[in-house]
Amino acid sequence: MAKMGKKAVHFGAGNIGRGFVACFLHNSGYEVVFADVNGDLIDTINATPSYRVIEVGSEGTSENTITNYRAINSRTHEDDLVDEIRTADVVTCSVGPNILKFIAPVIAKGIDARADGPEQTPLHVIACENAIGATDTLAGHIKDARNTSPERLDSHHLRARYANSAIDRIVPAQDPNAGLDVTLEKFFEWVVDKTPFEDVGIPSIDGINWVDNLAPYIERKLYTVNTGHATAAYHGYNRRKRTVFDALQDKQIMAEVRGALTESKNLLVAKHGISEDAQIAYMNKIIKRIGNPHLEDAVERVGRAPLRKLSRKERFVGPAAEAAENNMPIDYLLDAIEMTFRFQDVEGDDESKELSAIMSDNTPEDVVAKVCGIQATEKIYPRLVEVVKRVQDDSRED
Ligand SMILES: NC(=O)C1=CN([C@@H]2O[C@H](COP(=O)(O)OP(=O)(O)OC[C@H]3O[C@@H](n4cnc5c(N)ncnc54)[C@H](O)[C@@H]3O)[C@@H](O)[C@H]2O)C=CC1
Ligand SMILES: O=P(O)(O)OC[C@H]1O[C@](O)(CO)[C@@H](O)[C@@H]1O
Repeated sequence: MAKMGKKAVHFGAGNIGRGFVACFLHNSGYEVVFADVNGDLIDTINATPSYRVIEVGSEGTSENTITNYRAINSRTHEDDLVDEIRTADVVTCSVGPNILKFIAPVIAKGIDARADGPEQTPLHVIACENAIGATDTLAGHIKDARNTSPERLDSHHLRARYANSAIDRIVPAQDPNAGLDVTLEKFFEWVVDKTPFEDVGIPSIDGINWVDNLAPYIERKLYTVNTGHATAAYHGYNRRKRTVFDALQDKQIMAEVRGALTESKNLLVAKHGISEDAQIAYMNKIIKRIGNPHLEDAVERVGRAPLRKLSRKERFVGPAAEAAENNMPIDYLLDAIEMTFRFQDVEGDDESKELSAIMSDNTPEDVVAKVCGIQATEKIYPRLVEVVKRVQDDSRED
């Protein structure tokens, strides 16, 4: 039974938004106001008094029913949304890391409209994206002079506080006939840095693991769950597999996934002092999770946005560049990077089309600098250039 009284504004009423974040907020007593730009989705949310979050796995199926929500179109009803943010307790988002700059202006207006005296606790802002420091990125856009007047910055902390998070739950694309219902895996992890909220009160959201130092959690998550999942997806895509489950039935793909995860494990163990045994157990658990036969997870969904996934701080280049600097092996990570560079012109994926144009119009050296953000002085550089050159040569032969 939900407790009542608090309000959260959540940007992005998609899979993670409805299936994970809003579900936890609802179960913790928050009314959830979704902000999205998809008009049909907004109408459906406002016309549907409840939806189900259905957890599936080898242990069976269980359900949560979500109620007490509304939705606002952030494109057409900005003033209403500003008012909701002015009076909210929490703002969360799961829109994709590249969209944060677009949601920042309205959040800035809502924050600016809040009282900054003792009568109102600062708004708690938590971005729930697969990216290191996503809340910091969002805060940077909000505090940009175009969105918040520089004279208001000194007192901004009285109106808003920002905490980074790591969010982990596999939510595949949903059956188009399922309405608002979301089917997802049972496992979840939502870890949030508590330090920015300590003097003003930590929001009570059941299920969050509040920590003092988020860095090891987020790197471990991104460089294990997302590295493994994306490795399976890109190898699977290039071998014409339909789902991640199908991909993992292929022994060679499974060996690539294990290889990439072993290479990232070496780095994580050395860097964060995680025990080797614990990281191997975590790796095995992740391989089991991504191979969940109950989730119909298409390789195209997991591989979506290859330019983001090939960028410097992301799941492949991030661990590979650091491992290379420390003279650790990176052959499997490079294989996965190569498969990602081959994820071009995929139906419905704009970044895969952009990648294809970048590969046609640039030298391998320029691709590595532009896409991966790697400089010629870094140890990984010549190996990445080799990978890009191979993919370009193969495309020219086709
Ligand atoms: N699906 C998953 O398994 C997981 C996803 N994530 C992260 O969560 C984020 C969202 O992923 P999904 O929920 O899978 O994507 P999704 O595509 O299902 O949902 C994204 C939602 O954001 C909305 N949106 C786009 N632009 C917007 C804007 N300017 N203002 C407001 N809403 C906007 C879209 O209309 C859509 O409803 C991504 O950063 C992803 O990396 C993190 C962990 C797991
Ligand atoms: O947009 P991205 O980075 O692929 O995020 C979604 C991914 O996050 C994960 O759910 C892991 O938490 C992956 O399973 C999923 O593919």
